[in-house]
Formats: sequence, structure tokens, C-alpha cells
Amino acid sequence: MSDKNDSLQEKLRALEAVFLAKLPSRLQEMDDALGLFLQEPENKEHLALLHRLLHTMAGSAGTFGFPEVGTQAREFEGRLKPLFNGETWAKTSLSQYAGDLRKYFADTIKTAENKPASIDSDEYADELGEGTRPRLIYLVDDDQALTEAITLQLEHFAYEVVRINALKQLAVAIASRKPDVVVIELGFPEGKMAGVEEIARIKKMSRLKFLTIFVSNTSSFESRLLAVRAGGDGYFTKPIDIVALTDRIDAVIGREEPKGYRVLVIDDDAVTSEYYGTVLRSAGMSVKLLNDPSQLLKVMTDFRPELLLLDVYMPMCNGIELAKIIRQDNSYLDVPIVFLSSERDLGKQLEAIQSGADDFLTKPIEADFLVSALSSRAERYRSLRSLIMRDGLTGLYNHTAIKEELGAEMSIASRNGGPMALAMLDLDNFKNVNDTYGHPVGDQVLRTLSRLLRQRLRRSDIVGRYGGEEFIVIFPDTSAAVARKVLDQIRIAFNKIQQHADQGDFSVSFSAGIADLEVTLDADELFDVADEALYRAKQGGRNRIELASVQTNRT
Ligand SMILES: Nc1nc2c(ncn2[C@@H]2O[C@H](COP(=O)(O)OP(=O)(O)OP(=O)(O)O)[C@@H](O)[C@H]2O)c(=O)[nH]1
Repeated sequence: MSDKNDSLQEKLRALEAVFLAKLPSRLQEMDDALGLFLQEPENKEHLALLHRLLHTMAGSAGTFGFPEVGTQAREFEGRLKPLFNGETWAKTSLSQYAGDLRKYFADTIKTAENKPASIDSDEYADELGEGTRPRLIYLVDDDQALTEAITLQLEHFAYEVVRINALKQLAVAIASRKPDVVVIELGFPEGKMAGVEEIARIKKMSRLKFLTIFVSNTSSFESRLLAVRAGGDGYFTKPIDIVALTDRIDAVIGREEPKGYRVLVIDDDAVTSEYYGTVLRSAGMSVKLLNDPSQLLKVMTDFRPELLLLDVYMPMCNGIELAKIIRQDNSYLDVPIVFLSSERDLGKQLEAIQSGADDFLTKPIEADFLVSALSSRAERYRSLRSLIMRDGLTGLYNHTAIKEELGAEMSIASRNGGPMALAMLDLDNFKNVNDTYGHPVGDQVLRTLSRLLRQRLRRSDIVGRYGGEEFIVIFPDTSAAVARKVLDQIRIAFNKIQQHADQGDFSVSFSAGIADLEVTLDADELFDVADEALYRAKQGGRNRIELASVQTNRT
């Protein structure tokens, strides 16, 4: 398979993984709906629920590589149609339908199980954006309509959502599959605080750790206090602001996860550097080992470390000299440099610090201590960089930073001779959104798009806010055609997201222009041609993506 196709294949396989991970709970949901329908075949609500679930399956299965599963769902959906027009089924027809449908569930599970090679999400996990690895959310509320509505919205952000409408089912669900987060209503028919009590009970009984976000109609101090005492990680009052809820879910999940600081370890001894590399990697850091100091500058540009761990004594040049070389470049004035050496001479240690290093650790060192000393330095560096480079509203790279990133990515691409695409996105008719719903709601739309981009794109893709309602995505190792396919899925998903405002719900679209290095190798020109393609997308009716072509550039 060519390199150009790799990126697309990865994306598709990742999406298949999301679909497959959700499949068992979807089938279970359909089975439950079938049960309700069989109990009361004349109940139109039960019929509508089963019909809707089949319809969704018919639409999605084919897209994710299961055309036969989709076709069959459509047939089952079609068989239900006459019931909406007043036809009734005899008992035999009912049991025939139920038997066929249950066989379809069983066959589908088997089909899914037989497709493991292309759906190993771990294989892609490192590459994926924050949200592409599906997070399992249990949404627990006895209000069925509400949980359905929230699920639909959360699924746009690539979460796997399991709805639980009866409180007593929660403990069983948690025991069989641990969720990342439980989002649960405080009150249930069992009692005003039954949700809180159940969470406290499950946590005590099972000793399982899971994150909990409470939702409620009330915002009283007492309920909030009870939620905190039950170990709640968040509290939302209804109606729930989905963007704020996803912000919270990501924040609490993020708190639990190791942060992948990029650490460059320079040591001429391959075995020693491998040892420290292993320690740091096991703490979730992304580590590059360099045994040949002459490669330093190239690695600094390509890997962009957030911390350097240096040995003092090396044959070609020593660590102190290396630190001085690094500090000669203004771009690396603030990147933390930590020495790790068996040198105990205080004079030598002082000399190292004077060369521009931030810390001097002595070997041997406890693994935990090393991880914690480096984490705090890297975290501080990241926070400071973030203040300089990030846009306050969306947390994305700002205008200056994205231009810097583009320069760096273009130099990597031209050195490797690989592809690279640049997309320029602009929200459609955004002035209307501000004018109709107000500026704060406009800000919420900007945050929704930034969140969706970060979640749906690979981790290696770079996203920035270029101006007011304009965004930039840099796709390393990707052609414009592939970038377009990926972005098109995001365009469709974004347009389906319901934005909330006091005046009512509404949706927004975006247009985009994409250019790649086939068109030009000049960064400014790449921006111009992508912008020109964006202009064509707007002229062509908006909510669409246009590619810049070589011809466009020449005219
Ligand atoms: N809420 C909010 N609005 C912003 C921000 N930055 C820019 N805008 C608004 O974005 C709108 C951009 O409007 P226009 O450039 O006229 O374009 P448009 O209405 O999106 O129309 P088309 O791009 O042609 O589809 C203006 O109303 C700006 O005030 C921001 O940070 N927050």
C-alpha cells in the first residue's frame, strides 16, 4: 500500500474500530426494543423505537465496512413499514419476525468477531486524536427521551455511549464492563438522591474506580455537597450544555491519563539511554534516544522535545557543551535541560547549571523520582508555551504558532519528500449566528468546532485558529485528496451537532479549501491557494470543501 493511502486507511480503520466497539451495545439496544415491541405490538412508540434503531444500523453499517449487515437491517426496517399504516400481525408473523431478527443479531456479532485484523484500535491509538479512541460513557437517567437526545449528540464527538434507564442495571453494567465515565441523574423513582446513593454504594462494594458526573434539575448546595461526597467529578444542571459536558468529560479523563511529554535523552551509552527511555515511556512519555550528539540540531527541529535529559560525559563533546549549543538558538532558550550524571563534584554541577541547564540529578536515581522531577519541569514548560502559543477561547494554536508549525512541517516534508496538506476552514454565515443568538453563543460554536477537530483528527495533525472564525489544519504525510475525505466526515458531523441557545436549537456548517505540496512548496503561497479554494467553496454554496489545483495556482 502506498504511503499516500496509509493515512486514509488508518482513519478508516479507526472509524471501523469505533463502530465495532459500539456494535454489541447497539445490538443489545435493538434486542431490548424488540422485546418491548413483542410485549405490546400495537404500541406505536415501541414500534417507532425499533424502526429507528434498524434505520440507524442500515445507514451506518455499510459505511464502516459491513455492507451486508446494513442491507439486512434495511430489510428488517422495510418489513415493519406496513405496521405504521395500520396493518396488524398475527402471532405467527410476530414470532417469525422476532426469530429472523434475533438470528441477524447473532450473525452480526459473529461477522464482527471475524474481522479482528483491521480493527485493532491499539495499533492506531498513538496516532489518533484525543477522542478517536472511543471512550465509554454510561448515561444513566430514567428519562428515555433525554438520554436518547444526549446520546445522539455525544456520539458526534466519537464517544461510545451506553444508555441505562433503570438505576438497578447500573451495578451489573459496571461489573461487566468498566466505563470511563458515568454520567448520572441524582434522582430516580427510587428516591430523590437515589443516583448519588447508588454511586456511593457501587464504589464502596466493588472498589472499582470510575469517574462520575452528576446531572440534576436542582442546583442546591445540599445536592452539590452530596455529589461531592459521593466522589463526583462534575455537576451539571439540566438542560445540559453538551459542549460543556464534553469539555468536562475530557478534562476528567485527561486528569487520569499520563501526559505524553516529549523527552529527548542524550547519552552515548545505548544501554543506559534505553533504560531511562523505558522508565520514562512506562510513565506515558514520548521518548527519543540520541546516542550521536552530532544529530542534535536535526532532532531538535523534528522531534521538538519538551525536555532534554543529558549525560555529562560523552566522547565526542560533553553535555555542558551540548547545553551551550542548544541555548545559542533563541527558539530553545526555555526548553528545560536536565543533567543526569554520576558526577558528585559540586563545582562540576555548578558549571553545568551555568551552561544553561535547569537541574542536575545524580545517578543512581529512583525511577519514580526521575519521572516526577522531569514531569514537573516538562509540565511547567508546556504551560508557559501554551500561554504564548494557544488561542484563549479554543485552546488551539494561535495565528503565529500555526505559521511556525507550518514552517516546521514543510521543512520535514521537503526533507523526506513526503506529502503534506493544508486546510483552511471558515464557518458559514457566522455573522448571522452572532447577530441572532449573541456573541457568547457564537463563542460556543467556535469551541464546538475546535473540539470536534481535535477529537476527530490524528494526534499528528496540527489544528489552529487562524483568525475570528477561520481555522487551519496541517495534515503531515497526507495528500490533499485524503485530507479532503477526512475533513468531509468532520464537516458532515459538525453540521449535525445541535447548538443550544435560548431562542432554540440550531446547526452551523463550515466551508474549507485544501492545498498540498503538489501545488506549491512555498508556505505563503500554500496559504493563498488554500484560501482561494475556500473562496470557491463559499461561492459554490458553502458547507463544502474545494481543492486547490496546480492550474489554479498558475492562473
Ligand atoms: N462569537 C464570536 N464571533 C467572532 C469571533 N471572531 C470573529 N467573529 C465574528 O465572525 C463573523 C464573521 O463574519 P463574516 O466575515 O461577515 O462572514 P460570515 O458571516 O461567516 O459569512 P461567510 O464566511 O461568507 O459564510 C463576524 O460577525 C465576527 O464578529 C469570536 O471570537 N467570537
